[in-house]
Amino acid sequence: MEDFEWHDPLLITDDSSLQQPNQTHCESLISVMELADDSSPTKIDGRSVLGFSLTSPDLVICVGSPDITKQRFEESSPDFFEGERIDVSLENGIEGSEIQDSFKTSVAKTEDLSTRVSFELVAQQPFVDDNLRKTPTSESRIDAGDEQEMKLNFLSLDARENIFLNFEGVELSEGMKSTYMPQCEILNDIENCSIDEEFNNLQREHALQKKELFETKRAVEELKIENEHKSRECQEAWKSLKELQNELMRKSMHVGSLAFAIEGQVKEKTKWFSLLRDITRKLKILKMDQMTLLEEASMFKNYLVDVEGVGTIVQSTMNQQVQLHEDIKAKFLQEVKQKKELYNKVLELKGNIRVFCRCRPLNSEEITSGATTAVEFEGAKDGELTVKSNGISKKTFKFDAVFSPQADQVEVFEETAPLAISVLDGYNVCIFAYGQTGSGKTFTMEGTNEARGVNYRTLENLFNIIEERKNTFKYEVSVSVLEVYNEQIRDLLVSSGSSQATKRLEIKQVVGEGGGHHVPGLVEARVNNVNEVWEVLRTGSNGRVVESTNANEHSSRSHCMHCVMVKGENLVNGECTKSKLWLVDLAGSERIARTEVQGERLKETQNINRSLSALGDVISSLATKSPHIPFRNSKLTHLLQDSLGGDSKTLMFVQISPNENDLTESICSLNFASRVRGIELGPAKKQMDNTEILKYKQMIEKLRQDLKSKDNQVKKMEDTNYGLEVKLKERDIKNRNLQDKIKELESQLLVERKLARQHVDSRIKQQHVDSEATRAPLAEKSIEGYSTINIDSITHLEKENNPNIAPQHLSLVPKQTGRASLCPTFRKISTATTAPRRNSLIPLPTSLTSNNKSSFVPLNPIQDNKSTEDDNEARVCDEKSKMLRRKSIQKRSQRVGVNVGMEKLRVSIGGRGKNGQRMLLGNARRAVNSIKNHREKERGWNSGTTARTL
Ligand SMILES: Nc1ncnc2c1ncn2[C@@H]1O[C@H](COP(=O)(O)OP(=O)(O)OP(=O)(O)O)[C@@H](O)[C@H]1O
Repeated sequence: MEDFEWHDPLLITDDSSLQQPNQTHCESLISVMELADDSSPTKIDGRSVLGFSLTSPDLVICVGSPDITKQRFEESSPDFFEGERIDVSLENGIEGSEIQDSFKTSVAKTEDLSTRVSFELVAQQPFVDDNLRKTPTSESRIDAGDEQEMKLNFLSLDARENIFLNFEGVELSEGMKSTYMPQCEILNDIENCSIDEEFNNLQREHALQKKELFETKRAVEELKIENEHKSRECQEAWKSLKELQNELMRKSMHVGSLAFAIEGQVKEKTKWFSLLRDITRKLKILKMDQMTLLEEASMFKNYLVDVEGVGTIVQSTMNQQVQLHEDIKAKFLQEVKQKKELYNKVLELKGNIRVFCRCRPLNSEEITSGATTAVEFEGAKDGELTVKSNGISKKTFKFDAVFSPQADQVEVFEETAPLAISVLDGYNVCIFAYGQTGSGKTFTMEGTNEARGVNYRTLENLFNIIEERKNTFKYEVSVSVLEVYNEQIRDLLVSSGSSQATKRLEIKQVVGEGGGHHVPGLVEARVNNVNEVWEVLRTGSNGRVVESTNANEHSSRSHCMHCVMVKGENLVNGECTKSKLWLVDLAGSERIARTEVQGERLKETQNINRSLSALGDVISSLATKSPHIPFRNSKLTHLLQDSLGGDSKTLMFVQISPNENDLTESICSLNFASRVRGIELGPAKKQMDNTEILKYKQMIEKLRQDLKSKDNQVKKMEDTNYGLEVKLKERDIKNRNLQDKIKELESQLLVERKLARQHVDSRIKQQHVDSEATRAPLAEKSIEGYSTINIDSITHLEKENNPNIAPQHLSLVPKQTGRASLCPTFRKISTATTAPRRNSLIPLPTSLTSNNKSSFVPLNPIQDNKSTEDDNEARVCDEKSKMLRRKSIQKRSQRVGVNVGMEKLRVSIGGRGKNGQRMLLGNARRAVNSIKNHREKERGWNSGTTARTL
C-alpha cells in the first residue's frame, strides 16, 4: 500500500436500478459512495469518490449523472484529466448514464519524476462467507490506464451501513428490494454475533492502520520533499545543460566563423598561388620566347654574316664571271666582226652587185621546131658564156656565175644563199631576175612545187639560220607581196574582192635617220616558219597578173616583188638590225614589134619596158657614179631604191633563152647585165636599228633600279637587325623587372603566411582559454548515461600546435575535465595519425615538392607596355582581390549567422589537425559532415589534412 497513491478519482454507481436517476437520487448515491476518509490520498476535495453498482459486481465510473460534471473532476483532480482521453461508460447500461460527454483526461507524463502507480485494496478481515464473497458486489475491477488495477474484495461495514441507511430514503425498486434486502438481513445476523469482537479488532486494526498511514504519509511527505529537491536539482542541471548548450553553440558559431575566415584566407592563398602559377607559366613562356628570339637573333646574325660572306663571294664570282663573259663576248664579237668583215670583204671582192646568168633549156616546142642553141657554156665554170650565131662564136660574156640549162635550182641557190644571208646580218639585199619573156625568170625566182626557186629557198634558209642563231639572236620576219602593174602598186596579199585591194598604194620615205622607203598600208605577213612562208608565197603568186603571150603561155605582165623584212636583235650585245630583202621577178622584156601586141597588151608592154628602162638608167647612173640616181622614174626603181644603192647588196639573175631565134633579145639582156655587173656599189652599210640604243639605255636603267632595290633590301635588313637587338634589350629589362617583382611577391607571401599562421594560432588559443574560463561548474558532475567528456580534443589541440611533442609525452598531459556533452548521439570523430603534419595553413599542391618550391614565383601579369602600366595593373589586381576577400568573408559570416538551429547546427572546433574534429548535433550530423568534407575538398587541402578531418 505504500507504493501507490491515489491519483485517479473513481466514481462507482449502479446502473441497473437507476433507470432514470434524478438529481436527488444521484446526489444521494454519490454522497453514499463518497468515502470520507482522511487517510485516503484521494484528490477530489480530500475525499475518495468510490462506488459500486447495485446490480453488478463491476465497479464503474458514473458519468451519466448531470451532477457529476466534468468540471468537478477537472477542478478536483487536474492531473487525472491531463493526458490521454479516457472514455468511461456504464457497463450494464444505466439509462441516462451513457457517455454524453467525453472526458479528455491527461495522464501525467512526467516520465522522469512521476511514478506510475497501481494499487489494490485488500480487505482487512473478511467478514463474509465465500458465497457472499462471490457475490457480484464483492469484487469490482477498475481499469485506469495500463498499470492501474484495483480490486475491491471487501466493503467495510460502515460503508454497507451507510449504503443501506442511505437507501432508506430512496424509493427502491421491487427488484432491488428482493435482491438486497435478504442479504442485508443475513449480514445483520452475522454481525450481531461477532460485531463487538470484530469491532474491537477493527478499531485496533484501524488504529494500527492509522498509525501506519500516518507513517506512510510522513514517508510520502519526506519522499515528496526529496522529490522536490531532486526536481530542483534536475531543473538546475537542466538549466546548466541549457547554458552549456548555448555556450557550446556560441563557441561553435565562433569557431565556425574562424573556420570560414581561415577558409577564405586559404582560398585567397589558393587564388594567389594560381595567379603565381599563371605568372610563372607566362614567365616561362616569355623566357622560352626570349630564348627563341635570342636563338633567332643569333641565327639571323650568323645568317647575315653568312649572307654577307656569300654575297661577297657571289659578287666576286659574278664579277669574275661578268669579266669572263665580257672577255668572251668581246672575243666573240670580235670574231663575229672579223668574220663579217671577212665575209663582206669576200662579197666586196665579189662585188656588192653581182650578176648571175642562167639559161633555160629548150622547151619541147623549140625542140620540135628544130631550134638550135646559140649559147655555149664551155666557160660556164669561170662565169663565161659565149653567144654563137650560125655556128660561129660571136661574143663572150663574163658574169659572176653562169648556169647552163642543166643547172638545177639547188645549184643556183647555193650561189645565191651567201648574199641572201646578209639580210640577217642587217644588210639590205635585192635579188631580181631580168630577161626576156619566157626565159625562165619566174622559174628561177618562184620555181615549181617540185623545184622551188630562190624565194622559197632563201626564206627557208633564213629560218634555218634563225634557228641556228636563236641563242644569240632574235629575229622577226614578215613578208609583203606586191606587184607593179602599169606603174601601179598592188598588194597581192589582199584578196581582190576587198576594199583594200582597190586602195591606191604609194611609196613613202621614212622620216628619220634611216630614211628608208616603205609603202603605207601594205600587208606585212608575219611568218614564223617555212610553211607560213610557202602559204604567203602561194597567195601572192595566185594574185599576180598573168597573161598568155606568143613567147610564154603564162607570161607575167607585172613586176612581182617580195619584200622580206627582218628585225634582228643580238642577244649578246643587244644590237638590233632592221633590213629588207627584195626578191623581184621582173616582167619580161620583149620587143613590141616582134610580139605585135596591141591595145591593153601594148600598154602593159610599154609600161614594162619603161620601168625596165628606168631600172637600166638607175643602174647606168650607179655605174657612172652619177650624182643623181633616177630611182623615182618608175615605181620599180623607186621601191628598190634602198636595195640598189651603195649601202646594199644586189644580185641580178639575167635569164636568157638558148634558142637561136631569141639571140637578139639574149644579147640585149646580156649586155644589160654586163653593164650592171660593171657597177661598183662600194662597201655595203649595215642597217642598224635605232631602238638598239634605247634598249641599251633601258638595260642601264634596269640595272640601276636593281642596284637601288638591293641597296634598299640591305638597308631594311640592317634596320630589322637593329630592331631585333632593341627588342632583345627591352625583353632583358622586362625579365629583370619581373624577377624583382617575383622576389618581392615571394617575400610578401612569406610575411602573409606568418601572419595568417599567427592569427589562426592566437584565435585557437583564445578560444581554448575562453572555453576553459566559461566552463559551467555543474558540468563537472557527470550525469550518468548522458555525458561524454571530450578531453582528446584538448590533447589534440596541444599536439597540433606542438607537432614535436612525442606521443608518450601526450599521455602525460593531464586530461582536462569539464567539457561535457549531454547529447547521447555524440561520438568522437577519430583522427588520422598517419597523415603528415605541417605548420602552415597554406594549401600545398599535391605535386609540389620541396625541391621545386622556388618555381612558385609570384608575378604580376606581364604586359608589353611600360613598367608603370604593369605596376598600375598590379595595384588594380590587388584592390580587386581585397574586395573579393571582403565580400567572401561577409557572405560566410551571413551563412554562419543563419545556421544556428539545433537541426542544422554544426560544431566545428578548429580547422587544423586533430583539433579540427567536428562534433555534430542532432540529425544534421551526416549532412553537415558531407558538406564539410565537400568544402574541405574545395579548399584543396592535402590528403593528410583531409584524412585528419575525416
Ligand atoms: N631552167 C629551166 N629549166 C626547165 N624549164 C625552164 C627553165 N627555165 C624556164 N623554164 C620553163 O620555161 C617556161 C617559161 O618560163 P618562165 O615562165 O619562168 O619565163 P618568164 O621569163 O617568167 O616569162 P614571163 O616573163 O613571160 O613571165 C616555163 O614553162 C618554165 O617551166
